[in-house]
Amino acid sequence: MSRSDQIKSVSIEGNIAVGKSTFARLLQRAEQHWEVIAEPVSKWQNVDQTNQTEHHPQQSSSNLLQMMYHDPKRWSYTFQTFSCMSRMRTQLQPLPVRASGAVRVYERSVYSDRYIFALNMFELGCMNSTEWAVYQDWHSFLVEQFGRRIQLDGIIYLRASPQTCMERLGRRGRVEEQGIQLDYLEKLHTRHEDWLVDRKTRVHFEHLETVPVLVLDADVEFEKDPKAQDNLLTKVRHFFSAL
Ligand SMILES: Nc1ncnc2c1ncn2[C@@H]1O[C@H](COP(=O)(O)OP(=O)(O)OP(=O)(O)O)[C@@H](O)[C@H]1O
Ligand SMILES: Nc1nc(=O)c2ncn([C@H]3C[C@H](O)[C@@H](CO)O3)c2[nH]1
Repeated sequence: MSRSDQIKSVSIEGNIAVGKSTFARLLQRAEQHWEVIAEPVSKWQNVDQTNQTEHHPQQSSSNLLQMMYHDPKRWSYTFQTFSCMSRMRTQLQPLPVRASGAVRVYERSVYSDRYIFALNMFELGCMNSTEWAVYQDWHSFLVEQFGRRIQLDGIIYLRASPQTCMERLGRRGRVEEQGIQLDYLEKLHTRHEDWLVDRKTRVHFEHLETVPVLVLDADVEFEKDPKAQDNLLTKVRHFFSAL
């Protein structure tokens, strides 16, 4: 298969509640050959636990997202291990045979796991330097092992002010996120800007240094505005056709 026939992999990146899922739904409706893959949040909210004792197998689940927000020092490393592993699974899922021009669009990626969230948790002191070193070591090892299968051909960055995200987060009302302060969203915003706009975050994978990034203004209220939606879709089509 020539490179131009290959299915392209693109991730949608952006701050919490900026509108990634909403935008992903728009893409899914727009073209049949764009396959959108949601962030596996429900897996983080329901971590299966089967405690297999000899005579009494017990089934229960825990909400790791809640635990991480409630006690980030205790749970950040565990959370990043689990979130990254679930993203790897998602990015490695076998592909159905598709027409040429097909694009797989992931909500976030193993790269934002590391260069946005895990790095931020380390800088906030919620992961210590040993946990951060261990995370980075297995992250690099696995990403290198999977090679082309886990690489991205492009990134769409939904960019909005932290104030807009705070307002949308409040409106959405996800229970686990009730304690999130503007300050946290500002830090995550800076991480996105460093990585995807100023390109000053040090990345450890060659393809990521030059991966094309489409920056879209996500302050725009496009949800109920067909003209704004068309405008965004035109930019996306252009971007995909050049990958
Ligand atoms: N462009 C927009 N204009 C106005 N409201 C929006 C827009 N995009 C999303 N919203 C609203 O903001 C809230 C958060 O959107 P959404 O769940 O899509 O965010 P997200 O980026 O996927 O969140 P997360 O980071 O948690 O995965 C929802 O209530 C949604 O209806
Ligand atoms: N700590 C941390 N690390 C991650 O890799 C990560 N990815 C997403 N999230 C949080 C943001 C939303 O609340 C919610 C859904 O996106 O989960 C994360 N939190």
